[in-house]
Amino acid sequence: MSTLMISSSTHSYQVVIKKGLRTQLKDHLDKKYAKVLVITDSKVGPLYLDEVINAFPEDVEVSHSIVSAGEASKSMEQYSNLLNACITNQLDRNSLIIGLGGGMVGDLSGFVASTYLRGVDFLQMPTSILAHDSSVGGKVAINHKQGKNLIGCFYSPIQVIYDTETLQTLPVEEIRSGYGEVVKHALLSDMSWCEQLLVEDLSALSYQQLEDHLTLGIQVKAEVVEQDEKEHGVRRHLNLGHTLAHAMEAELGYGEITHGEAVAIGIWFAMKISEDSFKVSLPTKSYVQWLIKNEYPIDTLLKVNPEKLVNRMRWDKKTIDNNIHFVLLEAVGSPTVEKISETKLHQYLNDFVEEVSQIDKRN
Ligand SMILES: NC(=O)c1ccc[n+]([C@@H]2O[C@H](COP(=O)([O-])OP(=O)(O)OC[C@H]3O[C@@H](n4cnc5c(N)ncnc54)[C@H](O)[C@@H]3O)[C@@H](O)[C@H]2O)c1
Ligand SMILES: O=C(O)C(=O)C[C@@H](O)[C@H](O)[C@H](O)COP(=O)(O)O
Ligand SMILES: [Zn+2]
Repeated sequence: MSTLMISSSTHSYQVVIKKGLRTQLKDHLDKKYAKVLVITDSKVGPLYLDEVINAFPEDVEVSHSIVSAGEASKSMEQYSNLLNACITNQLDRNSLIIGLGGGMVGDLSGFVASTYLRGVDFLQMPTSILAHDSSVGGKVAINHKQGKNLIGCFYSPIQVIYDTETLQTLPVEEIRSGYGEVVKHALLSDMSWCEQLLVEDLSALSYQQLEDHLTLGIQVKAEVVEQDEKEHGVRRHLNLGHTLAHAMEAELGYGEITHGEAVAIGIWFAMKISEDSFKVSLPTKSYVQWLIKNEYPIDTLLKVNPEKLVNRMRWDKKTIDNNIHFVLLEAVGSPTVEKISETKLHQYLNDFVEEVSQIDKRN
C-alpha cells in the first residue's frame, strides 16, 4: 500500500493506493456520513458498485446513480440528471458523493459535488489507469460541443481511494489510453523513466508495473498541482499533448477516440514542434515506435480536417488574446509554454499529417 498526501488551497487529502480497497472503505474514510451517493457508469457499476455499497455500515443511507459509459456522458444533460438524484435522495451538507470509475465519472461527479449546495464532500474512487491523472489535482468539468471541459471548476476531493485490483478488468485499449497520460508524466519529469517506458509492451505489463507507473505519475502531478493549483503557471505543463488532443476529441465527436490515445498523438505533435522550435533532439523516434508497437490509432488523425482542428484549437484553455499556446519540451523534463502563430500551426499540422500518413501506410 502507498499513501501520498496532497495539499490544496482548501485542505490536504490522502491518496491511498492498494489492492482491494473497495471493500474496506470504512477502515479508510476519516469521517462518518449519514448519506452517500455513489455515481458510476454502466460498465464499472455491474463490476464494483455492490461491493462499494456493501462496504458501508447498515446505518448509512447509500444511494447510487449509473450513467452510460463513455465520454458523451460528461454532458450538461447527465449533470442535470445527477443534480436531480442529489435532490431526490435529499443529500445535505454532511453527505458524501463518490465517483466510482474512470476519469469521465470522476470529472462529472466531482462537478456535481462542487456545485450541489455550493459544495459537498467528494471522494474519488478511480478504476482506470488514466484516472491516476484525473483523480488528483481537483479539476472537475463537463464538456460542451464546442470543446472539452469548457464548464468546470477546481474542487479537490476529500480523499482518493485507488483500488488497483479493479484495473484487472480494464480492456487493453483503456490501458493504452491510460498510458497516454503516464508517458506524459514521464516526458515532463524524467529521461530514465521515459527510456524504460518506451520499450514496454502495454499488453504484457505486470500488476506491479501498473501500480508503480501510476504511483509515479501521481507523484509528478502532485508536485505540480501543489505549486500551482489554479493553473496560472507551471500547471499548464500538465497539458502537454492536449491542445491537439482536445481538438481531435471534440471534432471527431466525444468518445470516438479515447482521451489518452488522443493525448498520445498530441504529444508526438508537440515533440515535433519542440524539435523544430528549439533545434533539440528528443526521443521522438523511440516514441513513435512505441506508439506503433502498442497500436495507438495514429490513423485517426487522418480522419479529421486540419483546418477544422486549428479552429478547435482556438478554444483551448491556454489560448490568450486569440493566441494559441502549446506546451513544448526543451528537453525531457524541461517543459515550457509557447505561443504558436496560426500560420506556423497550419504548416506544422500539414507536415505532421503528411508524416503520420506515410508512417501509417508503412505499418
Ligand atoms: N480532471 C483531470 O485532471 C483529468 C485528467 C485527465 C483526464 N481527464 C478526463 O478523464 C476522462 C478520461 O478518463 P478515462 O479514460 O478513465 O475514461 P472513462 O471514465 O470513460 O473510462 C474509460 C472506459 O473504461 C471503462 N472502465 C473504467 N474502469 C474500468 C474497470 N476497472 N474495468 C472495466 N472497465 C472500466 C469505463 O466504463 C469506460 O468505458 C476524460 O473525460 C478526460 O477529459 C481529467
Ligand atoms: O490537471 C491538469 O491540469 C491537466 O491538464 C491534466 C490533463 O491530463 C487533463 O486532461 C485535464 O482535464 C485537462 O484540462 P483542461 O483545463 O485542458 O481542460
Ligand atoms: Zn488529459
